[in-house]
Amino acid sequence: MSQNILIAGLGLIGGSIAKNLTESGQNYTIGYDVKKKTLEFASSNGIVNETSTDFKEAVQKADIILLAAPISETIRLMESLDTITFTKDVIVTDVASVKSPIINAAKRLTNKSITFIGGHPMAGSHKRGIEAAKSHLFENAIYVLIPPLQNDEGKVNLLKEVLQHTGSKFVVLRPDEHDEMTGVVSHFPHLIASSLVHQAKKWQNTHSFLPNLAAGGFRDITRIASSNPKMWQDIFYHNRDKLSYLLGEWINEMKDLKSLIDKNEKTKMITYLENAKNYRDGLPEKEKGAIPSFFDIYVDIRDQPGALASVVLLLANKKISINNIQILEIREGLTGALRLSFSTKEIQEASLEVLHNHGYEATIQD
Ligand SMILES: NC(=O)c1ccc[n+]([C@@H]2O[C@H](COP(=O)([O-])OP(=O)(O)OC[C@H]3O[C@@H](n4cnc5c(N)ncnc54)[C@H](O)[C@@H]3O)[C@@H](O)[C@H]2O)c1
Ligand SMILES: O=C(O)C(=O)C[C@]1(C(=O)O)C=C[C@@H](O)C=C1
Repeated sequence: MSQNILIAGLGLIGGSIAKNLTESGQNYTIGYDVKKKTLEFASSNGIVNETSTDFKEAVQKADIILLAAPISETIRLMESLDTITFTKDVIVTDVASVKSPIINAAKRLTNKSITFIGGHPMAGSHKRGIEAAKSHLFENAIYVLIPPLQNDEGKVNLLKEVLQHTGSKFVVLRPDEHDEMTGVVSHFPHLIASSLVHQAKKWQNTHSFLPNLAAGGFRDITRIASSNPKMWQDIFYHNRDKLSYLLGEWINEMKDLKSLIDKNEKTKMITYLENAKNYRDGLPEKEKGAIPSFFDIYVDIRDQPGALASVVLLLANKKISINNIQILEIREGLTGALRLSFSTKEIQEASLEVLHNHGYEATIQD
């Protein structure tokens, strides 16, 4: 049965879910946001079926309310929902990156019309706002659900049914284990990425040429340092106990590493790097999740005008769409590598064939 879904917070995540659910045509979507411009964008781009500037009025039309605001704002919205007299029962869910504070807020709800189901789609981007929303953002991504306190399988199944068009894979976790795991594979890496950027910025005072040497490796590991600072401060604050513990653990590990470097412990260092490589290589690559996976190919192209355009045009002529392009290293007058990312293995293989047929040196690397 078609549901009325209110999405409160139409940024990257709320906008992406709204876009997906509206495209599916199976349910009716209503968008609410504190920013008028966001609502105008959502309306003029057909991201929702209807927009509202009045939260309390909009919730009365909804069967399902999806809160997609920053964590602190999500808690405030939950508190506001608790004071509303509903004309029917509603499912309320959220997308916040830290779950314990949200489930603690759910425990404080006294409104009998509300069934609260925690949620967290494990995909995203360093971009923010509705302009960056993509309807396929959660395809194959893990979507964590925290069932309601008064376990209600029927309502959890209804929510899964509504969200299934996103292409996510649902898993049920407890809030604490969720926060510990996302602490390790999502929140803590953000701290480290920002700290690496600070280190580079500091050393630029000594070597002004330094940014020019920041090639693929530095850019790969620090991409997420370009994320929304306010959102990440909110995440760090709400998961501060786990992050403080992880930082302590990391500082000790760095001390051990320093000792391996200072004493030139060659064998131990190789083992350390090998263990990391084996674990990283063994991560589930063909799914999005903590580590998004792409189906990449590497193409050698010459540094000459139009070289990049020729590759893109060849693939476009075959109606192949590229998810991401990165120029890894092209030096004047020499060949260099281009990394093209595709969404499936089939498209990756088809692209490889097209490029080989036109004389390009292209490879798939593990
Ligand atoms: N960005 C990611 O990679 C990612 C991934 C998964 C989950 N999340 C979670 O999703 C939530 C939203 O993050 P985002 O990346 O979409 O941020 P965003 O900044 O792109 O969007 C947030 C939106 O919420 C709106 N908003 C703020 N306060 C509001 C309120 N009181 N009522 C209604 N709308 C309000 C803002 O105007 C904005 O449009 C956060 O809780 C975050 O933890 C983020
Ligand atoms: O891909 C990114 O840029 C993200 O930061 C996405 C990411 C992550 O850390 O993997 C960030 C926060 C979320 O709660 C879930 C996903």
